[in-house]
Amino acid sequence: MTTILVGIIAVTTVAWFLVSWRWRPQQPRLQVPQVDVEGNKTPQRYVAETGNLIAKGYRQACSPFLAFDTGARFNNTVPNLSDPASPLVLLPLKYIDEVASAPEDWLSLQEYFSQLGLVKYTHGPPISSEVQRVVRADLKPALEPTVDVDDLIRPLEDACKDGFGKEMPECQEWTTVVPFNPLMRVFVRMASLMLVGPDLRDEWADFSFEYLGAMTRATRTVRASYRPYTRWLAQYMDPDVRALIKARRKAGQILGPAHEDRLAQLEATDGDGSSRQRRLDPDRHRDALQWFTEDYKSRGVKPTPDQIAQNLLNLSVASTSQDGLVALWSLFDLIDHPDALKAIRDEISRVQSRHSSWTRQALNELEIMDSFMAETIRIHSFTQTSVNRMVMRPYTFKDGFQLPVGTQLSFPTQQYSHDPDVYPDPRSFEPERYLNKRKQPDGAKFHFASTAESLVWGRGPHSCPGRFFVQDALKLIFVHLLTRYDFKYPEQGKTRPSPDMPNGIMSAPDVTMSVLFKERHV
Ligand code: HEM
Repeated sequence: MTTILVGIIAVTTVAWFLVSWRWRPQQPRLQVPQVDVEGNKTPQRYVAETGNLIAKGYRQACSPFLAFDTGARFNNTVPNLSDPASPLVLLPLKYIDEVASAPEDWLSLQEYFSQLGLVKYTHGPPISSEVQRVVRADLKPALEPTVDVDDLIRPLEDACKDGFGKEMPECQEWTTVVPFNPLMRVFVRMASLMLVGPDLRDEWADFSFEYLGAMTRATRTVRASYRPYTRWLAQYMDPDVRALIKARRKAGQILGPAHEDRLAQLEATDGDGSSRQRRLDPDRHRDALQWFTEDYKSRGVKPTPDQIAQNLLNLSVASTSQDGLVALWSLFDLIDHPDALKAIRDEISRVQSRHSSWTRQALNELEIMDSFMAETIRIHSFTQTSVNRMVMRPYTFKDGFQLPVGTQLSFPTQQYSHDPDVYPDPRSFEPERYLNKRKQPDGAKFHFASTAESLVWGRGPHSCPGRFFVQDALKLIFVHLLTRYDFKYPEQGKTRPSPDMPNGIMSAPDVTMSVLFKERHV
């Protein structure tokens, strides 16, 4: 019996070896220069020095270069902590249009982000095909600047005011506030309106804070405490991952009844159910919960509350994680540039005097503010890389350059934003840089949410569908902040926030820094 068992195991092993090694289709080998690193090559180096290492490669090579290598091979360079099984190759801009338009099953954004967030192990929300379909069919068209979105702007302004009422302390006298929390939480309340509508707005926003905390903890624990081959165990035994799974169930309980109501309404009123007819319906809910409900119905699929929840959670995470940071960076930059702050306040008064309320048109007229925000994200730019993809099938570019399966590829956002050939005097913060660019013949492409030049929002069909929302929401937040408060750094101790803090490919301002606020009486 034992002999038969050993025989079966031996035959299976040999067969597996042959299939997976000998008969695997020939893959191109990764042949790119790598960033040479002196000193230690530890994961800690990845966390602290990603930017410096990418900068070195950017200076050395005008061609693709290997920035971080797999755990198995990293003899000469630093391991790719975001996915130790994949090397990360940085590409020059000449490849960007090809990458941006490549199909998902060749160069996958979904797979890149699933691996980055370890969603297979944490059960966090992936960017699913439903999410990609709905953001393209409904979210993007609903927010695009050419569309009259005033029925979204007014409730957004209410959510902003309510949010500040709930999240900011009274500031009759100079009051110390750590502004990151109120800014992030106001943003989340505004995003929740767009995601689930006014009735669920506050419940979903409160839940989103909880969920984001649970997701951050679960991802951190799995990455730090489990080896790649034991990570599948975390869903059964790790308290942080169990907590995330529980939170996901709670999301389904919050959204399930509203989804059923929406479905019943659709069934009662949908007529031929065409998207044109739906768009013209004045009573249609204009939020992502509605768009997902319609998407499933049009495909004849009855989703579980959990499916609805995962899709909404994905959008919540996408819209929560970075918005507070950009608001905080802008606030610090405003304090650092008092002349620009005054110019923006004057601009707000001028635009307000022309409009009876804030509309998309009125927000578009805030051009100095728009230029200031664009300069903030150029200088700080959130992440070192953008247009990130995982190679799913051996990929050959038009010029013959090849990337094998399992390679991660990205473009160096931060280096590009600080390249003197693209932006003269790139390290200096020039509030009117984009305002001046807008005076050029092709000026229309230099606004905050434009993808024509900046890499911050990605490129092509996958470029961030939420960027027009971020643009409107930030403007409403700063209209409120600048008209309602004066603010300055605390008089003693710190006067400026510390430099941006690197954390792998991401970076963040000092979120613990406090600022003094005082209500204005003008
Ligand atoms: C400051 C805030 C934000 C930044 C910096 C940001 C940045 C990005 C970037 C760089 C991409 C990848 C683009 C590419 O690879 O070409 C992306 C994709 C995406 N973003 Fe955003 N985003 C932000 C806010 C939002 C918001 C508010 C939402 C939700 C409403 C959102 C939803 C998404 C989704 C769903 C995708 C995937 C699109 C697809 O796969 O087709 N993002 N974002």
